[in-house]
Amino acid sequence: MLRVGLIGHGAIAQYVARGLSGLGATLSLIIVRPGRAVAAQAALGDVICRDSIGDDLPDIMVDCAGHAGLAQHGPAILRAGVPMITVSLGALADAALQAGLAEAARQGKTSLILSSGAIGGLDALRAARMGRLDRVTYEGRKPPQGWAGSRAEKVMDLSVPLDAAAVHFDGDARQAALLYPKNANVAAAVALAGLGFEGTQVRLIADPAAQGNTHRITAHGDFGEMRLTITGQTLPGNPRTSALAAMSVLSALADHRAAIRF
Ligand SMILES: NC(=O)C1=CN([C@@H]2O[C@H](COP(=O)(O)OP(=O)(O)OC[C@H]3O[C@@H](n4cnc5c(N)ncnc54)[C@H](OP(=O)(O)O)[C@@H]3O)[C@@H](O)[C@H]2O)C=CC1
Ligand SMILES: O=C([O-])CC(=O)C(=O)O
Repeated sequence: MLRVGLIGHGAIAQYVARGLSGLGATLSLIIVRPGRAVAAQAALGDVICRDSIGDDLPDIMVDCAGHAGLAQHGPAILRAGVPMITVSLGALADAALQAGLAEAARQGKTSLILSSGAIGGLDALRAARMGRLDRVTYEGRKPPQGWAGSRAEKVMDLSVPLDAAAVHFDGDARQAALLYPKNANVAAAVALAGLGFEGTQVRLIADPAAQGNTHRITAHGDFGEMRLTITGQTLPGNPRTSALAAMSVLSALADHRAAIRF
């Protein structure tokens, strides 16, 4: 039985926790914020809750906590030799954090596994860059409430109904990932799979007509041309987050010990 630990217990973590038994896996640990372990333990029952990795190591950890959770716990987990899946790909736009995580994984002889999250087509981009890849763009479109609490609020008033779709960010993937830690992990995934953080152009849009979170990738290169659109339904626990992001974690866990895998 695969023993899985989670960082965070929000919308993605809860979906993942519910799906573990279907994979023949079990939840052995939840890492919560410092000072919250006792309250979380009382709320979550028989799962061990701690504010650090501790000594009783799970077989694999999943970061479902966002950039701060990955930065805070990732290095120690990897140094301890525990492989870790992360959904917080945008955190890698911080070059020092990326280097620190890579060094910790080398020391622990393990890997940080990047979940595909709310997007697909990353396999095609990774293959396409083996030839000449000229241009990659990513557009993220969500209903206005999907941008609540984000940097979009500095650019527009989300409490006033919008008449039309409005672009609140136009720039490269590094800026997007750093400015929108809860909303631009897909931009980072596209960058990491394709032309890198500076080479990937990003537009983020609040759209009152949006029926879900729509992610669009376009790419051109020696391979030909790619246009990919996913309109994702959000998780009940968080209107920002696509359900596919949580499903991608379960998929990565299902593959973890598979004899035949993508
Ligand atoms: N790759 C992708 O496609 C996607 C990635 N994401 C990323 O996933 C993250 C989580 O998404 P979601 O589950 O919807 O978010 P939620 O806000 O529902 O849950 C976040 C959880 O992480 C916990 N947490 C935050 N910081 C820490 C920390 N330093 N240590 C321990 N726990 C911490 C929170 O605890 P508390 O309740 O105490 O605050 C909460 O339980 C997002 O912030 C985003 O960065 C999201 C969507 C798609
Ligand atoms: O869940 C989504 O639709 C995408 C998202 O928030 C992110 O890229 O961080």
